Amino acid sequence: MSNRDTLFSAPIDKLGDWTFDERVAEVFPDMIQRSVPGYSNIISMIGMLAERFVKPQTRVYDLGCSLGAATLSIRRSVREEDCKIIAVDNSPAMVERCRRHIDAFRASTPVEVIEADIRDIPIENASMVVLNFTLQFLAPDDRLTLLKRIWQGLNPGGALVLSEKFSFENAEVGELLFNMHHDFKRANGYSELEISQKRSMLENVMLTDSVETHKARLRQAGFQHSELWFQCFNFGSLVALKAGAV
Ligand SMILES: C[S@@+](CC[C@H](N)C(=O)[O-])C[C@H]1O[C@@H](n2cnc3c(N)ncnc32)[C@H](O)[C@@H]1O
Ligand SMILES: O=C(O)C(=O)C[C@]1(C(=O)O)C=C[C@@H](O)C=C1
Repeated sequence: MSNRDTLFSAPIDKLGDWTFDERVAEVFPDMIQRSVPGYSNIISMIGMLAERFVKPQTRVYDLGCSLGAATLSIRRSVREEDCKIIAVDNSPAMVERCRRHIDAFRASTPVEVIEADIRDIPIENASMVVLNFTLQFLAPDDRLTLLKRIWQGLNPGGALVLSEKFSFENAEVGELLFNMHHDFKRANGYSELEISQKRSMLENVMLTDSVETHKARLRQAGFQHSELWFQCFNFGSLVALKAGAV
């Protein structure tokens, strides 16, 4: 059982910007499960996508891997020979725990956990790349450059899975889904204070895009086809395909 997230239950004097530090890493499984509607479905279905997309002698990248939930789901599903999963995160607290999680189970597909900025690592010979709630934490100006590098590093027929919290172009729909997300958090035991303190901390560091913006950016990066394969309220996941060899 993971520790319960009570980080923001008491009033905090000076709310700084959000970071993925030791305290967040300690409660992260509980936090993300109670904060992101559909999270566990997305994690298990990333495994199903891996079954379809991962090819022998290729690499899979899990960018912004946190504690390695997506990596573990992929590793459970991959049956192909000579594959390698590369899991990357720039939070030392996450990486340290991720390595422990990965090493706790034996499996035939090797995993390399790298502490680095995902903007700096080479991406090559990839059959699948996962950005599971990570792109939203990059400065908006850096997002297209990363997606272009992912497209270049993917083999033809490969896939990018991009999960994000969304904003909406229509204000009324946006407000409804935002409120539904708050209802979800309240139903999961978060108080108004916890919800509002976390929201202020995330305000400057997590800038969300609409599905339309994501699709347009993916097209600009080279992905001819992308589609939402999952959505719950203002959270969801897109799959973007690199056209196969003719
Ligand atoms: C919401 S969490 C991702 C959750 C995780 N993918 C999962 O499926 O459980 C975002 C992660 O991205 C990492 N991150 C944010 N910006 C990054 C960057 N520029 N380079 C590497 N990791 C980054 C954070 O440290 C954090 O662990
Ligand atoms: O928007 C929120 O309230 C969130 O908690 C979202 C979110 C995310 O999407 O990554 C933010 C930080 C934590 O990593 C867990 C969830």
